Amino acid sequence: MMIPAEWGDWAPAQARDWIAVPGAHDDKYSRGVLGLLTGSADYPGAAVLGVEAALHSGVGMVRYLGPQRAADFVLARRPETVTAIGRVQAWLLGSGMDAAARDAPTSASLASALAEGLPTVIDAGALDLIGAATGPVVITPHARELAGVLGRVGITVSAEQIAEAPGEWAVRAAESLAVTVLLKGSVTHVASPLGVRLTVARATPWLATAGTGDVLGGVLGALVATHSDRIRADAGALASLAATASLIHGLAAHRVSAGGPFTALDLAGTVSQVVRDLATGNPEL
Ligand SMILES: NC(=O)C1=CN([C@@H]2O[C@H](COP(=O)(O)OP(=O)(O)OC[C@H]3O[C@@H](n4cnc5c(N)ncnc54)[C@H](O)[C@@H]3O)[C@@H](O)[C@H]2O)[C@@H](O)CC1
Ligand SMILES: Nc1ncnc2c1ncn2[C@@H]1O[C@H](COP(=O)(O)OP(=O)(O)O)[C@@H](O)[C@H]1O
Repeated sequence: MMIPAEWGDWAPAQARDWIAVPGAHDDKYSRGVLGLLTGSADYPGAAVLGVEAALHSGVGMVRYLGPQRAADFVLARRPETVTAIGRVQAWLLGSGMDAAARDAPTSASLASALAEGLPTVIDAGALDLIGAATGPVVITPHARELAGVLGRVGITVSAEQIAEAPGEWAVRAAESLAVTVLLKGSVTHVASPLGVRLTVARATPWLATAGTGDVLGGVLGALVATHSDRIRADAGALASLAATASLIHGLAAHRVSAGGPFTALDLAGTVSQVVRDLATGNPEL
C-alpha cells in the first residue's frame, strides 16, 4: 500500500474561502441549486435531515426529488423545498437509502442523475453506483460503508481494519475509485485522487447519534452546489469543499452540544450560525 504523504489539518481560516457569499447580482439560481435523491420508505427522516442541513448551509434552492412519503415529511418541515423536477447544479444521492432494497423507479432516478455529469455527493445507499457517475464525485462513507465500497472493486478489508488506519484506506479508495473520499470517523479523513490529504479533527463524540451523517451530506451537497462551476473547472476543489463541510459539521456540533447531547435535527439548525461566523471572519472559531 502507498504510504500517505503528509496530512494537513483543515482550519477555519482555510474553510472561509469556500463559503459562497451572495452578491447584489445573485439570484436563487446563480447561487446554486442542489438536487437530492435521498430517503426511502424505511428512512424518510434522512431526507428531512439532509434538506434541513442544506438549507442552513446557504444554497439558492433545494430540489427534493425522492420518494413521495419522504417528500411529504420534507415539505411539512421545510416548505422552502421545491419538489418539482428541474435543473440543478449538483446532486446529493443515497442518504437514507438501502441499496439492497432499492425499487426500480429509484434506481432509474439515480442512474439518470449520475448520467448528467454534474458534481455529485454519493452517500450510504447509493455507494454501489459510484462506477455509473459521469461527473466529479465525492463519497461520504463511514468505515463499514467504505469496506463495502472497496469490496466491490475486489479489495478485501474489514471495517475494523479501516478504523485502524483510516488515512491509508481513504487514500487507497481515492486512488482505486478515482473519486474524492470523505471517510467519516472521530477524525474525518479526506483524500483525493490528485493526492490531497486533509484531516478534520474538530468533532465531538456526541456526534455519534443517528442522523448526523445525513446532516453532513446536506452541508456538503450545498457547498458543492454553490461551487459547481469551480468544481467542473478543477475537480480538486472537491477535497477542500469536503473538508470544509466536515469542519462546519464539527463546529456546529460543538456549538449545539455545549458538552451535552443533541439531536441531528438541532445540529442541522445550528449549521447556519457556523457558516455566518466563517463568512464574517469571526476570529473566535
Ligand atoms: N432518521 C433516519 O432516517 C436515519 C437514516 N439513516 C440511514 O440508515 C441507513 C443505514 O445506515 P447505517 O450506517 O446505520 O447502516 P449500515 O448498513 O452501515 O450498518 C448497519 C449495521 O450495523 C449493525 N448494527 C445494527 N444495529 C446494531 C447494534 N444495536 N449494535 C451493534 N451493531 C449494530 C448491523 O450489523 C448492521 O448490518 C443509511 O441509508 C442512513 O443514511 C441513518 O443515518 C440513521 C438516521
Ligand atoms: N466518536 C465520534 N467522535 C466524533 N465524531 C463522530 C464520532 N462518531 C461519529 N462521528 C461523526 O458523526 C457522523 C456520523 O455519520 P454516520 O455514521 O453516517 O451516521 P448516520 O448514518 O446515523 O447519519 C459522521 O460525521 C462522523 O464523523
